Amino acid sequence: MIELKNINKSFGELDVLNDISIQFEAGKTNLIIGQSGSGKTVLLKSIIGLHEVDNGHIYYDDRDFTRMNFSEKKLIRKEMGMVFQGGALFDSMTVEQNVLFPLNMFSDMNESQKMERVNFCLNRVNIKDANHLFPAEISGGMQKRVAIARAIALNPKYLFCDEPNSGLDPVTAILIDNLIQEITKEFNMTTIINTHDMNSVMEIGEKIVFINKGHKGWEGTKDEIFNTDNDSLNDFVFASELFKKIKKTS
Ligand SMILES: Nc1ncnc2c1ncn2[C@@H]1O[C@H](COP(=O)(O)OP(=O)(O)OP(=O)(O)O)[C@@H](O)[C@H]1O
Repeated sequence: MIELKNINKSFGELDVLNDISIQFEAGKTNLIIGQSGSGKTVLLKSIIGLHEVDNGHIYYDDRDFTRMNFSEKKLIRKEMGMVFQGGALFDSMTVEQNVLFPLNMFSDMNESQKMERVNFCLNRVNIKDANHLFPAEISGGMQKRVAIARAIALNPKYLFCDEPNSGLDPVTAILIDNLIQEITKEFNMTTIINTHDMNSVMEIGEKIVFINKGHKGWEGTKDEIFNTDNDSLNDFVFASELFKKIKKTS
């Protein structure tokens, strides 16, 4: 579980996150939704320590991340996997080298153990016979799969995904969403996903947090999202084409 207590973050005069408290649950796909500019990316970067929060606490299974020194934070980072927007694979490395990278950096496995792990992870995301291809030689959906394989290489307890299906066609996007949900359950990870995509909310949103202008606007499940009387959330949800159609037919 990851717990945020009263997080604030500003850049100069701009207050981006205001008094945010959330519990993200283990074994679940926790989704952060909200309009562009609402603060989702700053929130995700704060949780993983790329931004230092001004005040408040971030707990990783009762370990207070905000109070840790550099080397303690480094240990927790080994327990984190990340899938960045656009996949963010290293273009000059092959598929295999991309997945090998975190193992070379952070594990003390020998060469054959590392290769075994690389192949296990690639196999888990259904990538076959592509070890020696470069990212430019594979499809966008495959690139996301490789990014997920790289993210789980170190067997993380926590998985962070920033818009993991951006730029994908709707069918591939659903496959990637489902893959993230499956591995979340399989490895009992606490997964946090930033998304604009209401399809993702309906497909894999077990816990949903709505960020509205830097505040926690709402939290609940995908079933509750239909019946909320929160005006800002309704404006956000029913601006999506999918939900406009659902509303019309209900
Ligand atoms: N490093 C930074 N320095 C100053 N302001 C920043 C910085 N990073 C983000 N901001 C500001 O914080 C606000 C929230 O940005 P953020 O990127 O978190 O939004 P978002 O909800 O992720 O949007 P999107 O969905 O478009 O990615 C914006 O006003 C943005 O300009």
